[in-house]
Amino acid sequence: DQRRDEAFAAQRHCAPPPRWAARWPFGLDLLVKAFVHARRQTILQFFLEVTDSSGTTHEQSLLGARGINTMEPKNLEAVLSKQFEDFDLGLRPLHFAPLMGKGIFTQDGADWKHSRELLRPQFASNRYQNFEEVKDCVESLLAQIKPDTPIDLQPLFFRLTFDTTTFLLFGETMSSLQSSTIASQESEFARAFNLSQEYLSHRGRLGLFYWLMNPPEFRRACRVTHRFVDAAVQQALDKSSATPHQAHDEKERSSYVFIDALVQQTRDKRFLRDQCINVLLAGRDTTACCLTWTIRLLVRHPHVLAKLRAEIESVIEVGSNAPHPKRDDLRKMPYLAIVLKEVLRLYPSVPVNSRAAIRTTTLPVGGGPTGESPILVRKGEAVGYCVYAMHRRKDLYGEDALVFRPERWEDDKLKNIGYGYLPFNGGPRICLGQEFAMLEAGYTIVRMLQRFPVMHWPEGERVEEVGKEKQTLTLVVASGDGCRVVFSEHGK
Ligand code: HEM
Repeated sequence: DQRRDEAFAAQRHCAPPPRWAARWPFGLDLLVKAFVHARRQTILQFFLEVTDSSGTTHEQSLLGARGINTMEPKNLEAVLSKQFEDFDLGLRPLHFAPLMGKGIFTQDGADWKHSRELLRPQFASNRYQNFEEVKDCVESLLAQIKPDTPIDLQPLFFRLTFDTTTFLLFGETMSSLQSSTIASQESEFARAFNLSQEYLSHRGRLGLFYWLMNPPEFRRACRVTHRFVDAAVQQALDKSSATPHQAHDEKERSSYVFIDALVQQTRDKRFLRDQCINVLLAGRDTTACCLTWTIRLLVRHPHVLAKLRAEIESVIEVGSNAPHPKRDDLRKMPYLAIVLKEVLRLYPSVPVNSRAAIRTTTLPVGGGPTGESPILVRKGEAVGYCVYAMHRRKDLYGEDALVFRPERWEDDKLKNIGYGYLPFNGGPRICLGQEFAMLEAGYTIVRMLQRFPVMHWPEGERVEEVGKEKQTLTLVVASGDGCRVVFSEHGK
């Protein structure tokens, strides 16, 4: 095999990339460092350090497994799009199995295609119900904000996106599905779902040794999450046997509920649970983190906040009686769009990701002394990429790459950034919920700024440089210090 690989590499003029700067055998020093950083809630700072010391494309060798890490747009375009057929999700299905089973996030090949086709109709742009539901959920969130009182928005954002995603899945929010006991059940669910994801990310870092990380606490958290989703699945099954295949009215006929489409295919409870958990994970945490970082950045950058508020005022009104924005109003807010774009540059919700080669192949750049030669990736090797680090590259974004400056997207300078900007991934597995997520996030931010003319951080709040704050990394990056703000109804 080795000789065949060498011939393959020579034929394609491959040259090896630099090795990462590990000092102990098996890369153990870096693994230990990663765990220390994770405990301090600064794991992404560690990834930045590795990129700085080892280069934007380097070879890693962790616990005996060789792989490539790359933060190079050309290479990512190859992995995710041009050479899509050469790669799959690698060990992810095994790492994620106890919580997620088999769903769109953990499948490859024909199974993945099938899941994607089932889900796609949910996001067709004419599905207005999705937007109507977001509106109601945002009003419930606003109702929980007491003026002039510090509030941590991060858990509220998770609740909001939990409700909107369960609406996509089940045609109703989980709160209305389980109205009487929702308060206690949801927090138990949220705790379990968050904890089990933390374990998934630890398992991911252990690579082939993922099975070492399977303590009772993790198994319990998975069970609680499953119980919760199973109850909603059972309700959909009961409903569908009561009214098989028939939509009740016009409104229902024009809507598409994911679970109903699934129930037409199978009544296998395990299959239904897995598919639903996968979408719940995709939709809840990503958008909640985007909202959290948006508000954190806005309160720390008052000039951006003021400019955004001025745009909202010029398109619709602000104030407690202002009309609620329609989709068309949001489309007329270009500054809002680039604020969100810039937030997802600095805090891409899925900051670290990877694929694995299913056959021996090459990546276009990163090898040899100039870094311009192709590099060999052997069958089974992982290609890791940290979008968070790539989005902070000064050679791609300029000297002020670490600064929150939405205006950088205004001129043409970044128009060829291509795979150098990758918050939603690219190629055939590009995020299905992108449009929905931006609508949801945009609407939520506009309603908050309309409703409250003043927003600032509470007294005693830590205000660090962008990127130096505490972060919690599961599959997504959330704020380790929450999102504490104070809203006021009257201007200062
Ligand atoms: C700001 C919000 C969001 C961000 C930044 C985001 C980002 C991403 C990323 C990076 C992936 C690729 C994962 C991978 O292949 O490894 C992805 C996939 C996906 N996203 Fe999103 N997402 C967001 C919101 C949503 C929402 C609201 C939904 C649906 C409710 C959603 C549904 C999906 C699905 C189903 C996939 C899997 C696609 C596939 O593998 O074919 N996303 N998203």
